[in-house]
Amino acid sequence: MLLEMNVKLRRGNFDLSAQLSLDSANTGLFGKSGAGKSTLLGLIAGTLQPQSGHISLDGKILFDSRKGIVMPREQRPVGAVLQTDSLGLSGTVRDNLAASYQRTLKHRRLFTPDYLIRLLELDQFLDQPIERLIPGQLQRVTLARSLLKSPKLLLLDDTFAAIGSAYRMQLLPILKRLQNEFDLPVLYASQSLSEILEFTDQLIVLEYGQVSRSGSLREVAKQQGILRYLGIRKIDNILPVYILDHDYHAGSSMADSFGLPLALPLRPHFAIGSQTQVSIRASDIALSRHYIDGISIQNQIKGRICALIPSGDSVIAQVDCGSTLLAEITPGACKNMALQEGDTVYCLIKTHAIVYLTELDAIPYQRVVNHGEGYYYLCPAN
Ligand SMILES: Nc1ncnc2c1ncn2[C@@H]1O[C@H](COP(=O)(O)OP(=O)(O)OP(=O)(O)O)[C@@H](O)[C@H]1O
Repeated sequence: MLLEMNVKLRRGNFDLSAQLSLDSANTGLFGKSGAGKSTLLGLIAGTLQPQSGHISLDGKILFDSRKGIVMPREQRPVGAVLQTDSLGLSGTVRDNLAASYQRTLKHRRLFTPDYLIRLLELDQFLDQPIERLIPGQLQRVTLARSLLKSPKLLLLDDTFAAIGSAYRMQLLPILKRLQNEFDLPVLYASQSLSEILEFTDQLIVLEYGQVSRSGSLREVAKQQGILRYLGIRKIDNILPVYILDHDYHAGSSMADSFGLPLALPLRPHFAIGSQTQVSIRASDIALSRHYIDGISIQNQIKGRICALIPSGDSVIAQVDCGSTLLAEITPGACKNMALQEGDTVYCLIKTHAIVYLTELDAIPYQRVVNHGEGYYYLCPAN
């Protein structure tokens, strides 16, 4: 393991009690605001000291309360771009970069100052005193200094948010390359799963100062109750559809999915005959025993109930309509309608409850992820 830590720290009313191991893969540290992400990174970087426990990195002890070892921050083989970091630096940006470069052993140097100056566009303020930089500039300089140190682990605390989205596109590819080409993994703390998933699907989930789960997104997502915390919603029905027509007066595009006729939101840019995919949440499908006249719902799809599956405080009705649709209803509705397996029902779906997957993908922070066992999407608020 690259990093092993098991520490306790009380900060005001907040208790952090974290045990975790990191191998040399890029990892996302996910948690809601106040979960303790910055605190945890500060403990690894050495800006904070635990009350008890131990931290070791690449076989070196950074902290051990029993042995009385506290490695000073400057000596830790850690690069860190933290949110609240009064670096206490003086001199110009240029001086600071040069000093970081000089301090790194020649054979360990991964980057040159010139390369990072170009990459992070530091040339505009190279000769400015560091204390006059605005926060976004300071973060870029801190990142450059951290990389010049050629650390064993790079800690980033919500750096995309702090550094500004303009640098996101430059930074993402380099963050991805650090691990593969330079053997330098990144531990990236964020409240945004979308941001983390931009460059890794390995997660450590922090809740109330404790590591609640860790592993790949796929492993983590299997655990009860975690999807909501992560801001992921399951997309219950994914259907391939063929576009048949665009009805401008009705405001819908007509489509076919395995023989099911569907009215979708109007999207004339899809060519007639083209194929795309739509998603329908199971909770957006209502069931009726009869075809209903005089209702605004445009999709009434006839089918047969193949299974009624109790699921928490819901019942999932699996309806065979040619293809299978999953509808989520309450146990009360199921009882009132006296639904039985084998019954004929109509699945009622509003046109605007049908979402084109291509559009989910196109909206930033609202992406579809496929775990192999189903499709999920990241909630926009995430
Ligand atoms: N300087 C401090 N003094 C006392 N308590 C603090 C201090 N900084 C943070 N805390 C406490 O530690 C808790 C965790 O804070 P921390 O900044 O580590 O959370 P976070 O997950 O990084 O949140 P965010 O995503 O909002 O940055 C906070 O809720 C707060 O109660």
